[in-house]
Amino acid sequence: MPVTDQAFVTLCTNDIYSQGALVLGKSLRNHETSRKLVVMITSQVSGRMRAVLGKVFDEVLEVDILDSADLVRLSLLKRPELGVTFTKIQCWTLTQYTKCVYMDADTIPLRNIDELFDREEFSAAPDSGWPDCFNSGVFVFRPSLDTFRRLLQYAEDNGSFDGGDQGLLNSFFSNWATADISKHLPFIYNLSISSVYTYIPAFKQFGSEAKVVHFIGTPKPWNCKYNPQSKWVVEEEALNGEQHQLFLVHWWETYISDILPLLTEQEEFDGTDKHQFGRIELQMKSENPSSDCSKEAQPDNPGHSVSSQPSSSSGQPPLDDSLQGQDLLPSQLSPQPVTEDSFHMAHLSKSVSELSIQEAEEALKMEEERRKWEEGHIDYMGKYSFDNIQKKLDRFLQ
Ligand SMILES: O=c1ccn([C@@H]2O[C@H](COP(=O)(O)OP(=O)(O)O[C@H]3O[C@H](CO)[C@@H](O)[C@H](O)[C@H]3O)[C@@H](O)[C@H]2O)c(=O)[nH]1
Ligand SMILES: [Mn+2]
Repeated sequence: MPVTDQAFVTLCTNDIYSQGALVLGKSLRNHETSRKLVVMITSQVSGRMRAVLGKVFDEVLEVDILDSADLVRLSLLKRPELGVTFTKIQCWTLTQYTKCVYMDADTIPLRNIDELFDREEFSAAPDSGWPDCFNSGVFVFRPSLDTFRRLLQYAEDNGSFDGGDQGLLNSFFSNWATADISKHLPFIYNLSISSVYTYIPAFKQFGSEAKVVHFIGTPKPWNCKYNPQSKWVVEEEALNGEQHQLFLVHWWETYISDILPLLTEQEEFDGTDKHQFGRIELQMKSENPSSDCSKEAQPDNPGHSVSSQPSSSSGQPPLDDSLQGQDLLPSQLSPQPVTEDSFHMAHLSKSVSELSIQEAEEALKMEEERRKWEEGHIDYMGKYSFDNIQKKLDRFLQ
């Protein structure tokens, strides 16, 4: 039975974090939540993205940006961008709901987690960096304008010890660590990806029970490059543990099978760049997987069955023994129609077999421009105006 006065709530202040929110929202739906889904956005989220968010979430609500602007403390975290996470506390204004579960846009549920609504405010899981603090990526709360006002006042008077919402909320709900054990969510409801490395035996023992994975810190899944043929994520930093890979692969597979089609649909509806995402997938399928990245990412434990090879005939992504049988990796690449447009992809100078969201979009923009140029639709008033060409020539001839 749907429960209409309770909701999962997330936040995205730009189109990049929106990709995470979409994967989160769709995953909650895939696991058949009975609760409403709400996403708080700010003014920078584009119209196109708002429309796509509206396909996944019951409510897309614009809120004001609140920024701690505390660069000194945020620099200690090495995350100067996290001041905007103060925006999160506006979730307490959602008084159309009696109880909510807030989840960061960089979390992904692996199964149904509606039982979290049995908990009371303020419930959260320990932070893996300092377990007497909770992590503010997943928490149970009761919307209340009074609490919201008190939080704002607290922020104004005391700031946040880490410059982000987590420091603020930990100081505000300061008895969390000692007062009531029922408000300590088990760690499996907010499994920080970093703990996979810091306590490997515990992960081996309990990891298969994980319910929510949190891609805390950097890089986020959407900043990694994904090779859909080898089903492997290439990371800049050498963080490639096999379990970490499994979760990143799961995020990307959900993105490709459940979110890209929604984005494509929206492009078609807007009448812009038909089939652009479809074309990326086609091209990826016809390319050889990057053997380098598979090699880099070889798991160091031969006892486990994670494969870095191209997917088997069953098309199943690699599964760790301990996670076999869980409803963990359900999605597959959705087949796209072969369109005339797909041939244009061959002209892209950069291989898109390893895909990053930004790169893919940039490559597509260049491709579109080239095509327009070839078709004689040249932007003589803008980019290719005489003035701009003159400036380029001047720079070249300097
Ligand atoms: O530019 C941004 C940055 C963050 N967010 C939202 O805020 C959340 C928190 O930011 P995130 O980058 O996920 O932070 P973490 O790496 O998870 O770092 C920790 O520190 C943050 C600041 O205190 C807390 O918000 C997190 O819950 C905590 O896990 C994101 O998931 C988004 O929902 C945006 O929408 N836009
Ligand atoms: Mn987070």
